[in-house]
Amino acid sequence: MTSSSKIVVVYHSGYGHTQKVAEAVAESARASLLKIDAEGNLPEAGWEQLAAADMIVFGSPTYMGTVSWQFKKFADASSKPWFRQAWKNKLFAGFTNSATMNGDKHSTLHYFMTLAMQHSGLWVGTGLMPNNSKAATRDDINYVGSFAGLMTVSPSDASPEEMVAGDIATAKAFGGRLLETAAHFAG
Ligand SMILES: Cc1cc2nc3c(=O)[nH]c(=O)nc-3n(C[C@H](O)[C@H](O)[C@H](O)COP(=O)(O)O)c2cc1C
Repeated sequence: MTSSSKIVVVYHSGYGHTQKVAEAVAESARASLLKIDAEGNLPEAGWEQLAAADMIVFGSPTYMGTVSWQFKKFADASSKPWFRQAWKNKLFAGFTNSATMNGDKHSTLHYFMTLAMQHSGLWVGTGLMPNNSKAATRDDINYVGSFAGLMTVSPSDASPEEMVAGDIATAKAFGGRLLETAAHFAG
């Protein structure tokens, strides 16, 4: 990545699990973290940070088969830059965490993709092959097996500290993919 490329991870997390994923993605993508708060608002200067980004990465837990209401409030508020198509041709990507292995996570990723398309952005998937052999384990990279965006799973009774190591490693691999993609388009 050129030093001028800016990646911003904008995410909501109700109970801290998605936050762990956001931190792992941001670490390897060398991205800034922008947290949507419990009221669905960004911190001061958040919108300016997004305006200056080369890549915007969306993150939300999957609640009732889609993004949290706080993330949706942020998405609706993004109608302001949408009117001016201010995010046109930025790169976009996304991730979601939920309790069930499937849990309708793809609906959440699909919502992120739709939002990115409304902003006339360019979507970046995981670029990670799934680990789906008989020998594969939960600790393998992309065991959950998503191309559209990062999917991670935390059992309903697991604390954020108990995130599966393979999922955190997958989040880091995904972040690396985002860093490389940003460099490719910057370069
Ligand atoms: C209101 C609500 C709805 C949920 N809906 C789903 C769902 O549709 N699918 C699923 O697999 N898990 C669902 N879950 C479980 C969460 O996705 C899971 O606990 C996740 O780790 C929460 O992430 P967070 O700690 O970042 O908020 C739901 C949890 C809540 C509180």
